[in-house]
Amino acid sequence: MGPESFKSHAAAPRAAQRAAFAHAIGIDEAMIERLVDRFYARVREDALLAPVFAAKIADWEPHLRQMYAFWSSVVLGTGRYHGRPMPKHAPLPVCGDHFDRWLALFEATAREVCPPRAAEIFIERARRIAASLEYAIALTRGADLAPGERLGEP
Ligand code: HEM
Repeated sequence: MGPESFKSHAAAPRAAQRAAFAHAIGIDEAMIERLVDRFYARVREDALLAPVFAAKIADWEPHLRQMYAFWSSVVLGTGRYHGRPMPKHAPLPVCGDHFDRWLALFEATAREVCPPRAAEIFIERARRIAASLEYAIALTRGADLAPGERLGEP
C-alpha cells in the first residue's frame, strides 16, 4: 500500500471512530435536537440574549434546523453544516457578558439533556467555539484581545 492509499484510508476510520465513540456515550441526532430545542427555548426567555436573537430571527424553524446540522457536524463529524458563523456574529451588539450567559445556559441545558460524558463533550466544544467567536468579533472592532481579556461593549 503506497502513501496515497494509506492517506485516503486513514481519514475514514478516524471519522468513523469519532462517530462510534460519540454514539457509545449516547450522542445521536435525536439528542442533539433535544439539546438545541431546549437551549434556544431558554435563550428566548433570557432577558439579556432574547433581544439579540429577536432582532435577527423571525422564523425559528430554519435556525433550529441549522443548529441541529451545526452540532451534528461538530460532534458527530457528519459534515451536515456548511455555513460560516463568523459573518453572522460579527455585527451583533454583544460583549463578554453575552458570551458568559450563552455558555451558562448551554452548559446547564447540556447537563440536563445529556449523560455526563456527552455533556462534557458539547460543553468543551462550545467553550472553544465561543472563545474563538469572541476573539474574532473583537478583531472586527479593531481590538486584539489578550489572553483572558473580554470583548467590550460594541
Ligand atoms: C454572545 C453569544 C451568541 C449570540 C448572541 C448569538 C446569536 C446568534 C444569532 C442572532 C444568529 C442568527 C444570525 C443571522 O441569521 O443573522 C446566530 C447564528 C448562529 N450561531 Fe450564534 N450566537 C452566540 C454564540 C454562539 C456560539 C458560542 C456558537 C457555537 C458554539 C454559535 C453558533 C451559531 C451558528 C452555527 C449560527 C448559524 C450561522 C449561519 O447562518 O450559518 N453562536 N447566533
